[in-house]
Amino acid sequence: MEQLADGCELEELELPTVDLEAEESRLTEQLAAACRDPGVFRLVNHGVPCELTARLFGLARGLLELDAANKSRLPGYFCGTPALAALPVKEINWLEGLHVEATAAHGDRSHSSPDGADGEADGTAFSKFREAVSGEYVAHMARIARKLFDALAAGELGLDSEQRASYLTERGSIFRAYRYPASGAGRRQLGMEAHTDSSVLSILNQDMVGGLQVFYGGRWLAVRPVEGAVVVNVGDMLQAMSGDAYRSPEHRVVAPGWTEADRMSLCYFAFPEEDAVIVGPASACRPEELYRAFSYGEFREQVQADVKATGSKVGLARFRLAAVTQS
Ligand SMILES: O=C(O)CCC(=O)C(=O)O
Ligand SMILES: [Fe+2]
Repeated sequence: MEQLADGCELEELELPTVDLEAEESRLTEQLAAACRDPGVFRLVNHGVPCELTARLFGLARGLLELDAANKSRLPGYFCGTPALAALPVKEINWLEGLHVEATAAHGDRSHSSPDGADGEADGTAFSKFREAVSGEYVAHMARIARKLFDALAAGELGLDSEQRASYLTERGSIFRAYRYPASGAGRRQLGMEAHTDSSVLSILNQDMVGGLQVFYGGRWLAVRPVEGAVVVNVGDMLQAMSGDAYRSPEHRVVAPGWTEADRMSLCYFAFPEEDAVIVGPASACRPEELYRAFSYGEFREQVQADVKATGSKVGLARFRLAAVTQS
């Protein structure tokens, strides 16, 4: 098995810091530079109250620490890679979590209580969790994603108003709370296998345990958690929209083997409208077209088909124009 350096041994990736409250031209400049290289950055002054983050971590932890029979009945509970749970993935991921879709976040009764089967106390805890996610946290994430995306769109991406609206939609966003159980002293275990995100932007709030790694400069480097900052990464859709000027970085999570503590993270993924046709920038970032026009819906179906057939996501390479691939 591949040698997995743990959180302490691994060299750190120096992440750029972007200040969400910076003056507009400064924000655009910082952001575009970070999206180009390394495609992942720390965001500060993001306006998410620490109290909300701490409460949500606490609620998610409480639910994920229930015994297996009870937590497995919670709506949105998964064990292993969430999007791929039913598919024959190559790697077994050492994680579990709760998945919430923004479309289901408002007024979906099947998600409003865990069916009574878990008992009143857990039902209440689950309702509080749902309320904190849908009522507060997702709204902050959507606000942040919109501000970041609009800064890029108005800058070098040069998107028109229709594209700005359809290339990022709150409706299609996904929230997940993850728990990566400590894998036992000295054991090296992947919590989440190497991948790129299919999103436009992903916003991660990790606790202080560590374990997130990014493939950069031909090797895996650690992303050190910093209190109060969230980590934002470019997803495949933004890479395509930028004609590869921005980088959707390959990343993975190593389950904690260096500490007794489990790792928790709260992740938000922003997507385009299902049927919005993604085209690269007219001229600003790169002159030629790199990808054939495709919709996010088409991309997702292709990812699922590839995983089913081979156990792995192929991703953007599937949509690359042949002439460009050969050059
Ligand atoms: O848990 C994390 O910090 C990262 C999770 C992740 O990369 C993903 O869900 O795509
Ligand atoms: Fe990811």
